[in-house]
Amino acid sequence: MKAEQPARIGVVTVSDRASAGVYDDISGRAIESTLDDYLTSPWQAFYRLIPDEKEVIEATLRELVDDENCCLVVTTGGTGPAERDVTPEATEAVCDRMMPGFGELMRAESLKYVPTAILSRQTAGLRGSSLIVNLPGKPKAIRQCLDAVFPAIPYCIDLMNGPYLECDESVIQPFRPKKS
Ligand SMILES: Nc1ncnc2c1ncn2[C@@H]1O[C@H](COP(=O)(O)OP(=O)(O)OP(=O)(O)O)[C@@H](O)[C@H]1O
Ligand SMILES: Nc1nc2c(c(=O)[nH]1)N[C@H]1C(S)=C(S)[C@@H](COP(=O)(O)O)O[C@H]1N2
Repeated sequence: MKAEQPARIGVVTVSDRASAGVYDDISGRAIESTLDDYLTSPWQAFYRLIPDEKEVIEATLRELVDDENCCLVVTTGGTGPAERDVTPEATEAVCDRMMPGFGELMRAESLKYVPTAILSRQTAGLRGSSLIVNLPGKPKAIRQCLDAVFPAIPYCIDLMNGPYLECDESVIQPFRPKKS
């Protein structure tokens, strides 16, 4: 029997200062450790640490989806109102279709923690058969946002014929509607 191939998941930190080595990339590591907590099926991270440059973000997202065949790409940073925050624009530029429910739910959930949740323009979209999801840059936002939207992600990937993601149900409960 053929061994199960690990699911390929992109983790992209968009931060001028983390990419310049001014601070450690805690948020990118938090995405990896959160996914490790959730997933019981094998997966492999494709990690990139880049500055807030729209062309660089777009090229990185295209590379992870088109060349590395990632079924999911999670970004952190660059979603706010500052001039250099352009991750949502880069995401929209590379996606065929947007998934606005992700941003709506993450903002609503984040509002339970910080009144500035609405300052994030985080979004999500589909490029080919890959889902791209934006998270804010703050390390604490990673788990708060992923806990909210991850239950819908395995089924979204199923619908695009991606790998079957299995989760530790004591940590996160993916929802897959039953076939009638
Ligand atoms: N990848 C990260 N790792 C650790 N801390 C981060 C990271 N990204 C952001 N932070 C923290 O959250 C704060 C706000 O993040 P924000 O994304 O707004 O940064 P920024 O002001 O745009 O600067 P930069 O792009 O250089 O990270 C930062 O000042 C930093 O303390
Ligand atoms: N869960 C959560 N969401 C959050 C935050 C946070 O601390 N936790 N910070 C907010 C703030 S202060 C900003 S400016 C925006 C955008 O952050 P970014 O530019 O780092 O992506 O995310 C918002 N969303």
